[in-house]
Amino acid sequence: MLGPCSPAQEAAMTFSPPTTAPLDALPATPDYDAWPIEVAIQHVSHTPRQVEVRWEDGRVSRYHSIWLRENAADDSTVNPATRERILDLSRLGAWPTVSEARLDDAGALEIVFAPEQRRLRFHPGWLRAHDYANLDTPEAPLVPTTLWKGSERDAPTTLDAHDWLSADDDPLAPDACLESALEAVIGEGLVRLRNLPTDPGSLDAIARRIGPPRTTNFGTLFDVRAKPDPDSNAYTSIALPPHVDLPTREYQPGLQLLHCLENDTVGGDAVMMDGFAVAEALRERHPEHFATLTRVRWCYANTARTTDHVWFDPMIKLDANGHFDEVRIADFLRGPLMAPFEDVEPAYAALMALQRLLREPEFALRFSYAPGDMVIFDNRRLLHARDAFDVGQGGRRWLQGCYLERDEARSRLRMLRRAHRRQCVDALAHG
Ligand SMILES: C[N+](C)(C)CCCC[C@H](N)C(=O)O
Ligand SMILES: O=C(O)CCC(=O)C(=O)O
Repeated sequence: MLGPCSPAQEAAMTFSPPTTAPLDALPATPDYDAWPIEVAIQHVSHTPRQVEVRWEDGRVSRYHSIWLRENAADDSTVNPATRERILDLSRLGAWPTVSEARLDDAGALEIVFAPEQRRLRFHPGWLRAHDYANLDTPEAPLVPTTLWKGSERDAPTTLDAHDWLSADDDPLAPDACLESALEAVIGEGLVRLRNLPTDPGSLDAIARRIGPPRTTNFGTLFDVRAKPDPDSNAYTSIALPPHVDLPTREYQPGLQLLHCLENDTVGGDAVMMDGFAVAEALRERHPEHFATLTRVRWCYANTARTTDHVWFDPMIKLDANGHFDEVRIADFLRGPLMAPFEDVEPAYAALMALQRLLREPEFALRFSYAPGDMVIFDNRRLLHARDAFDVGQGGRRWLQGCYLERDEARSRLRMLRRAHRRQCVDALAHG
């Protein structure tokens, strides 16, 4: 019945709810989320600048007074209509300290803050979920990144999406297919959906199940098919080498959707690879080349007849925690390298080491598109390529594509998880 709850939530439901107070006796939370009370507070103690909460399972959490004051959910801290903060800490007059802290009858943490002498209450489920003193990893990822090699799998993670467009559009309605799709896109960088409609333009509604598409000079939806007077190699029938799209922009699109409407040509297989796995192999085999590609800024340029996009960035980018953030690989969109003189030879040596890796068959995953198939992939992580195809025999190949941002996928997945938490809260409330 409530499969989506965590084991602790399941346990909380199977056994007695940790608080018997009615749900509406609990304080608000500073967000729109629902926080099941998996474990109740057993004991509270404090010093002026810290509150210690002991939970019934023995865990001890500590919170700073200033952190608690800023994260209160009352009307002086948060605008109840928007749930955005209105408190300016620097206007409190002094560092907020705790003059009283106790466990109240509803099972919530109640604190009196000086110098305001303001009494504020904290929801135990919210507090437990924001237990920063006991973090394993700061900013735990929504879905852990799994690197993969094409040689280790037969196909992309594939889902039957015949219901995709008939699903409930209430953002709090559960949607198992959408959830699995987003988890695959965020964790593996790629998912394939099958059995979607093949109506031209249906991609717009398909994409909006996740979020609004990002429009570029190629339009909101673009047609990938051989056409006269192409403004992109994608719009011919020639092979395309592994690449990301729009590395010529300061901010490369996070996700790309390619939706197959027609395909009865010979050739034209999709070839995809995990750019993070390739970068990891470069780091292991040639650390000096890896270091060079994370440092030297290449030029990416698309000087078309009516647009002129140019951007300089390293080919491999790590985030503040040293994890892969993006790759920027598209040989046909590189402009002239404009680097310090002494960087030029090391940069090209590193580039060629990467190019050799890209040709190694172990990374590539090859598959063909059937009408009604769609791939969603992380365009700042995966490299996509395609074989040449033959349009000479009257065959047709027509994909429609669009871009979305990674933010949309993450927000949508958080909403689906919020829906699960709300179900758990409701189940607890109704026994
Ligand atoms: C044509 N399509 C939209 C599929 C891809 C565009 C590829 C890259 C583009 N010329 C650039 O400016 O980076
Ligand atoms: O035709 C394909 O399979 C891929 C097209 C492509 O690489 C692109 O649109 O960027």
